[in-house]
Amino acid sequence: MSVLSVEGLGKSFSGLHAVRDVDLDVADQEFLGIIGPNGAGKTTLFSLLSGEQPPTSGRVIFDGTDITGWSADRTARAGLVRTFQLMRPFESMTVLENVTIAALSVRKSRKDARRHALEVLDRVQLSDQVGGVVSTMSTAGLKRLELARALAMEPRVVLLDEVLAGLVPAERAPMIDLLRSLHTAGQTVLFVEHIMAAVMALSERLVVMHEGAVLTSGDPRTVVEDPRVVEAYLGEETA
Ligand SMILES: Nc1ncnc2c1ncn2[C@@H]1O[C@H](COP(=O)(O)OP(=O)(O)OP(=O)(O)O)[C@@H](O)[C@H]1O
Repeated sequence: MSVLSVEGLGKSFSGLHAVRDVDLDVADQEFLGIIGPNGAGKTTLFSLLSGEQPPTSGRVIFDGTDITGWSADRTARAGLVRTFQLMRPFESMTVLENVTIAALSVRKSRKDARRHALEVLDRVQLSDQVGGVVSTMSTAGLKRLELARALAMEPRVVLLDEVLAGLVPAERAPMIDLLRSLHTAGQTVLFVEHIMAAVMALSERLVVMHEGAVLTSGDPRTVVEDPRVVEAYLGEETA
């Protein structure tokens, strides 16, 4: 059964069709990769799903409810939560405070939220940095923190926007392992990623976007060999 359905979703910016007529069904516990060349509309699609931006056309059905036009806060509280490519932690706060604030959306007391935040930080292997101030963290630490803040909200579906970007190759394998553990735990995930090793290691199904539209989707190995996909990427550097 679909936990998330997108019907005819579109977004125009003064005539530019950043996202056009996208249909998508995401199954419960699916790990779905979204790829496409620069400017294909991937981040805009996430913004439409998460309520950061209203669509120009189409509908988003989440867990049986039409959430089209809901604010980002309301969407996140309903269980559809995203991370950002350009991360947005509270710089002057500690790692634990950042995750506790996110956890407060699903826990009534500060004490419960703090306990839940500590559990999530353990899951993302940041337990040794709970008291650290965010402004001094490495990119790899910040990526885990961004993930922790999303997971602390106990999302039914999490949208991960380039969680491997900026990591050096040695840091990628542990992050891929961490994402795989989310999958094993039954978390439904949509992720946008340019690093193809991660895309191929993690995706159960792959959606390719090009010029705002879905070019094709299906089994990852079949999809990446599709001549239309190869052509869409011509002239792009792939990681
Ligand atoms: N707020 C905006 N105003 C005008 N144009 C926008 C806006 N946001 C995105 N666009 C345009 O929409 C198109 C899709 O952009 P988007 O960032 O969604 O692509 P993307 O696939 O995420 O790209 P990348 O892989 O480089 O992050 C691009 O042409 C972009 O310039």
